[in-house]
Amino acid sequence: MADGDAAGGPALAGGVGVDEGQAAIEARGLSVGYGRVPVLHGVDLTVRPGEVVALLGPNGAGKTTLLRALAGYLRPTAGTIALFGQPCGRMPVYRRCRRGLSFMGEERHIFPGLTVRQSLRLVRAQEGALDLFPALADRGRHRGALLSGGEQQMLALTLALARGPRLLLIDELSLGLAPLVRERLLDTVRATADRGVGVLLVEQNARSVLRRADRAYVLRRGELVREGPADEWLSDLDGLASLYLS
Ligand SMILES: Nc1ncnc2c1ncn2[C@@H]1O[C@H](COP(=O)(O)OP(=O)(O)OP(=O)(O)O)[C@@H](O)[C@H]1O
Repeated sequence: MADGDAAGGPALAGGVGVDEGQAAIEARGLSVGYGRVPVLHGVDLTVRPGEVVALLGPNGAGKTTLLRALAGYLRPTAGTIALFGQPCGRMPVYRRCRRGLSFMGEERHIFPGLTVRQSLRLVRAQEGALDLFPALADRGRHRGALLSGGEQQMLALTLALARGPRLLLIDELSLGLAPLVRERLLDTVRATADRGVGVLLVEQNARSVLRRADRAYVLRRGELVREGPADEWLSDLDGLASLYLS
């Protein structure tokens, strides 16, 4: 196991050991709904190890629904999902987690009654896990519930990384947080991908996420309407905005 590194924080607990040619997750023709109400229509999406993929789109487009379906919380009505090459459409959430998937939903994934240090012990975080966010290191004896929103999200990301994921699905990492905290969190996400983890990220601030992403998909009314390299999207933010509005 590697030691912690200054740029990206502590090494991943479970090691990565990824076949670079294989997708971390691949959805083909994925359709998902709530009851009889369809939301996603035939979505094709791939995230490879080591890349940050942004999932963009207007409110109600189906971004959260897509992440929850990939994580195993919603069962597709059609299509396939493969996790590191293995079909997982009917695989329960806990087995996807065992295969290296980690999902950070919109709610903060922390232990509100435990202190920061107790939380890290619970997930058997490596020594040095708190080096990732110096602001959090100062709060080691504080209970999760009493942390600021930004500190809670730093803790949630630290806990997620301590489990040694190979694929991270993240919904609204920085919602409501100060710009500086958002930038720090997104830098950590980028550094995590640079160590081999695949990342699929829903984020309202398109410019911030595109600066760290390799590729982006735009979802509108349950359909992926465009996909492309992040730097192309960055140089055409007006075009991106028009996709949101049309
Ligand atoms: N639990 C649910 N039951 C029924 N319909 C739902 C449920 N959750 C979401 N929806 C509907 O599914 C559609 C897509 O919602 P979803 O939250 O996936 O979109 P989103 O792109 O993540 O939106 P936002 O950016 O506002 O978070 C919306 O029409 C929403 O009303």
